Amino acid sequence: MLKVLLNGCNGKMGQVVSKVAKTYEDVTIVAGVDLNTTRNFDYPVYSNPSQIQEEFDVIIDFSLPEATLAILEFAKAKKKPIVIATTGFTSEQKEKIVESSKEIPVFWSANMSLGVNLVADLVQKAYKTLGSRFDIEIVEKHHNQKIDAPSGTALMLADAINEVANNAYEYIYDRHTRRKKRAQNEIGIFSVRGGTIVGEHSVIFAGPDEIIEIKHTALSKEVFANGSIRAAMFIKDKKPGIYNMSDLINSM
Ligand SMILES: NC(=O)C1=CN([C@@H]2O[C@H](COP(=O)(O)OP(=O)(O)OC[C@H]3O[C@@H](n4cnc5c(N)ncnc54)[C@H](OP(=O)(O)O)[C@@H]3O)[C@@H](O)[C@H]2O)C=CC1
Ligand SMILES: O=C(O)C1=N[C@H](C(=O)O)C[C@H](O)C1
Repeated sequence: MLKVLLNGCNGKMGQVVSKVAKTYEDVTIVAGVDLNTTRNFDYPVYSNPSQIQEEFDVIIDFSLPEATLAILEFAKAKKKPIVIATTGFTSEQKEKIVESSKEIPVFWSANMSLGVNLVADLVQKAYKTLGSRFDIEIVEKHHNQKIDAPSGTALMLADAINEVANNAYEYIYDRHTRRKKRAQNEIGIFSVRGGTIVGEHSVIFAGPDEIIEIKHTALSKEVFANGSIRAAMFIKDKKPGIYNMSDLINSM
């Protein structure tokens, strides 16, 4: 039985992970951490990791950057693996996560769906084929409760392109403050927020007289919850290091 500690258990994703975990015979959530501990949970919930008494194998984190950093310290102290799904980190926070992976296994992905990982491969292939003759723009759409912008996935896809482009691209967020033509070395990134949109990402390659659009649409939060549970199973017995969806998919 895989024993999970769920950080951010009262959030939108935390609640979906709690529900989805029940469909796995060999997974159980033994405790949660969140600011609000008053709701009725199937497991004990604490406002501070230091209060946790339960034994656990792995942490799943869908919270806020500051809360992730706090649970990361706890994970290191307990020498336990962690699955980080939270987005919106600063560069300094990202460095701390990378540094922590020298001590514990860290599964880190801004998007826990299998499909977005394929999109990352496809945009790299598109860049290699189309090269710099096509302008690249990314549009992401999410629900009206999302705090961070752009989405972690939009940045992940831009980074995937930059990885095969020798970091040639600069990211431009919205264009309303710029009254000039776009430069060739830009990736424009745009965020739409509204209603209950679960998550859409379009990478547009616009060239002379033709456009290629590579798009992923998440239809439910369950897709992310299932991915995070699979990630927890995958990382349980791994050595310290950084792991992502590619590692998980390659192991399947
Ligand atoms: N990688 C992926 O596939 C996905 C990633 N995400 C990311 O996951 C994160 C959470 O998303 P979502 O569930 O929609 O957001 P929510 O705001 O609904 O959930 C975050 C939860 O964390 C709680 N929280 C705040 N501070 C702490 C703390 N110190 N310790 C523990 N919990 C705390 C919040 O409490 P309170 O509301 O009281 O502040 C809230 O209950 C976001 O960064 C989002 O982008 C989301 C979906 C998929
Ligand atoms: O906040 C969300 O909901 C989501 N966040 C992730 C992100 O920022 O990329 C992943 C997914 O798109 C849903």
